[in-house]
Amino acid sequence: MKKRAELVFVPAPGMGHLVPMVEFVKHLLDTDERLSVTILVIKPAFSPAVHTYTQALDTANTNTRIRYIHLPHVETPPPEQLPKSPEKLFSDFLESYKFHVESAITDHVLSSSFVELAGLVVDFFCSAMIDVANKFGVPSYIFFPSNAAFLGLMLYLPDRHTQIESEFNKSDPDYSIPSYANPVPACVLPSVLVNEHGGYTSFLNHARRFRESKGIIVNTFAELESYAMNSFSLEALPVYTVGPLIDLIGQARVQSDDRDKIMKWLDEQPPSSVIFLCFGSFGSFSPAQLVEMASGLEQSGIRFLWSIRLPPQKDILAMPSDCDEDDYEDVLPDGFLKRTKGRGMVCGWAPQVEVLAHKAVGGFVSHCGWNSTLESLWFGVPIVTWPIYAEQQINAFEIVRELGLGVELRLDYSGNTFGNVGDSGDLVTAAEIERAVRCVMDTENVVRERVREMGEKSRKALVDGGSSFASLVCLVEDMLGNN
Ligand SMILES: O=c1ccn([C@@H]2O[C@H](COP(=O)(O)OP(=O)(O)O[C@H]3O[C@H](CO)[C@@H](O)[C@H](O)[C@H]3O)[C@@H](O)[C@H]2O)c(=O)[nH]1
Repeated sequence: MKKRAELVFVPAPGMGHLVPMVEFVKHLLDTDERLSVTILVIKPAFSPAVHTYTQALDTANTNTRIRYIHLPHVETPPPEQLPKSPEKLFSDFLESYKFHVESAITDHVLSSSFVELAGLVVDFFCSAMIDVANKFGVPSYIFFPSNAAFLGLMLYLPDRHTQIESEFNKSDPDYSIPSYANPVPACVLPSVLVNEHGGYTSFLNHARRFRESKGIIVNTFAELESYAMNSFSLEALPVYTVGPLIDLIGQARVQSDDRDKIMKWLDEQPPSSVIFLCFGSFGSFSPAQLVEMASGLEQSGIRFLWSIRLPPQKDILAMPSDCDEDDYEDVLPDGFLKRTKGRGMVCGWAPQVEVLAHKAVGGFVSHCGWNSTLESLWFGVPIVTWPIYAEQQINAFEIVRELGLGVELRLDYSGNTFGNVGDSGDLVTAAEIERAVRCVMDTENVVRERVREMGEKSRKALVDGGSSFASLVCLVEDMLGNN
């Protein structure tokens, strides 16, 4: 019997990384039945939602060609020994799993007489796992869950570093970066590239390692980011566009107590009348900012669904937490919930994909995480940009200035760490929020039509004859050694 080609996936344990990777696995297996996949699950040090998601995936898995292996837990150093940069912390944490990844492959894949190890696919934060692939003499591929333009910035880092051996500077004039059509203001660069607490060097090292891989798999589609994709034309490394990778049903498995209440409330609202506010895995705001948001929403008179999460304590490993009813009363202006009763709803973790799919939702105030961006495009819901952390500022810049697919609230708003927002003193005022919300909900707004058209293109990209479908076929050929 001919052995199956087995790919081992190493995801990063964050919803924004894991969900698109699992979705990619499903597309990959649908493309070629000679493939099978083992996903090595790293228990997150930070995110309970990820833990629930992976447990649920595992129990609900009916595909005999996907197998989940949960790796043993690795202790993180005590808080006082942790690096200051969250990105370096995350990269170091993942690198500490190298030994377990190697053992899992030896014990579960190489020991099988039915499969042959064909390669490793690793999240970009796990670039250190390329060493494991090299040890076994198989190719590695980088999985990049963000966009092609940001990938271009990553690939530009090593080239730039040979000329300017230091991090970027926020007071510099605009930068010319090959994957962006317009000059990029320094204020929208990811803070990891600006503040050297080990984060810049860690990203530089990831980017250097990308070129040791056999190709980069990016969660986008050619029609959306044609400029960025063209900027790779001289790049020796193949870049495969396989998106949008959206989990249209699975995320419902992440139980949210509020889910039924939210969906019932949306069912009662008129079409395209509700603005949805949600800020990803780590997005949270200071009490002062929440007051401005509440006032802006109240003054706008527009119906709203608002996912609120409280800032974590000053601990780099802490996550923002969901609120209970009393917490909302404590953090929102006096009487706000009473005055907006019926036309507004607040909740904790939201079933975002289901919400964006609902006909009552007409706009989305988002932190511009790339998955949220692709989900909103898919359902034709225009975004108001409120970036907070990671690469979200440069995503907001791309959405508004490069692609014309969003309404600008802020491009350069920034939280200090993951979700520890508000200390910087940068407050978005109620008036700004009211203006942006009214603007995006205006049915005459040209952005709405552009988003709808791009949403249609996103769906076409994935089906037979579409750009991402074709790219995936090329990738599979490469993985099976037919190129
Ligand atoms: O209340 C919530 C909040 C989030 N989500 C889902 O969680 C995912 C969030 O992903 P994303 O929008 O990409 O944000 P992050 O979780 O913050 O993702 C990280 O990873 C992304 C991909 O690399 C980056 O673009 C982000 O900046 C980075 O913070 C999406 O699928 C959402 O639908 C929910 O379902 N409910």
